[in-house]
Amino acid sequence: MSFISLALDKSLTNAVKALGYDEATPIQLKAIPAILAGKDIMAGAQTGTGKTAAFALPILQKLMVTLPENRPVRALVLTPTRELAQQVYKSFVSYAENTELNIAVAYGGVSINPQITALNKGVDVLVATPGRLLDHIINGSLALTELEFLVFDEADRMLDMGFKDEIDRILNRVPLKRQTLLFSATFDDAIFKLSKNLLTDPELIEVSERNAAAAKVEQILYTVDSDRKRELTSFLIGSKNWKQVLIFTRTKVTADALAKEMCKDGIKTQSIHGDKSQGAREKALAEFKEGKTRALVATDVASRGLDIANLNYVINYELPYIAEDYIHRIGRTGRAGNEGVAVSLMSPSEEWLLEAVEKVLDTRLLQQWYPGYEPDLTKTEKPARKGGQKQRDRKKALGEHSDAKKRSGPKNKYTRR
Ligand SMILES: Nc1ncnc2c1ncn2[C@@H]1O[C@H](COP(=O)(O)OP(=O)(O)OP(=O)(O)O)[C@@H](O)[C@H]1O
Repeated sequence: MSFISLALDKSLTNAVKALGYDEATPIQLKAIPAILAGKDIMAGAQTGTGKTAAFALPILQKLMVTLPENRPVRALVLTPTRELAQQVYKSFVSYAENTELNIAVAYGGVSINPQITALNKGVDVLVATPGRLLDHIINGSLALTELEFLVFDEADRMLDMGFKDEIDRILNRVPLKRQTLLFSATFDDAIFKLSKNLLTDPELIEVSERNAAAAKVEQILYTVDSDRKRELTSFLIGSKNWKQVLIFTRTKVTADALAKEMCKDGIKTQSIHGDKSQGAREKALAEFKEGKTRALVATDVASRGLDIANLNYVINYELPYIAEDYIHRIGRTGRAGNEGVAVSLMSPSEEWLLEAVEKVLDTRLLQQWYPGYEPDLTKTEKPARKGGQKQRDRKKALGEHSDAKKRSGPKNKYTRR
């Protein structure tokens, strides 16, 4: 179905045409009319199916009708990571190319001053991470009193306990009369509960089975002893001549150690996680995108939303503590109709994590052994830490922890509408 049927302004349809979008995706076909009709929505669709344009285009369409003189922020998009904020910002800029609308981005780990300068000039759409957004509110560089649209991208991650304090404080500052949009590829029960307080008479839009993995990603699962995972990772990349591989670990320490070892194996590798400076994070991601590095080892800071063109391979070096993250991690490949391969390396100690992943996916994954890397069944491995990663650690891993202590302000429950 073409974008024409969505009754979008020509300035917007021309912009998406220039980006090579010929047809609207199923989530775009359903979400765009609902948002244009003024509805609050909770929208779920698989990774890589164009959810960003599904909320950006109707918001731009509605905002471009009037341009208030002082240009207050009228649309706010919240994302869980700085890299995703940057990416969503760039998408908005390209979709708004032929309009007069001003778009800005605000995230932590970089100087606040250029962001203040941009905000002072007047901004129609602001994309932000919660921590830096609060800094701007507290500093007085931003008011959200004229807000018309509030979007939670990766809504389940945004509303989880790790971000609860920040979200509570932000909700305290936005008008009750607004349109609220929740988007993600995964929704759990908690988000349905929280959404009740956030959304008014919402429309639930789901274009695939809930929590479905991207259809075009081939999922392969190898059981392998943990002390042989590094060797198998380098062997797979080298022997199969994979050019660009994103590898996920659970911890920052493992990410750094693995990247170092892989470099010794002759595979140019960098790591990205929440303990690196923002400059180092952005450089590592940029060099990976440009093909300057062959492998990028990441914590879940890179599991959500990132759109890396032509990425064909994802390796789960360790299964995630949060089962939903498996869907997001493997969804970095197989995007926009392309095919991808996701290989998970599971040590015998991680079987309980696989069970959780299979429960979320509602499907069993075939356990295989890679020839020459069969696990030593006479060995017993201590189970990977039970009980999951602590909420505090999760936020820390995303790199949103550092400024949090400095902030003050009233706490409240989610504002009821
Ligand atoms: N209608 C379209 N036709 C072709 N490509 C599209 C279309 N809409 C979006 N895309 C492209 O598809 C890719 C994925 O889009 P996007 O990042 O919005 O996916 P997503 O659903 O938000 O994924 P995730 O769940 O991982 O965040 C992007 O490269 C985007 O430019």
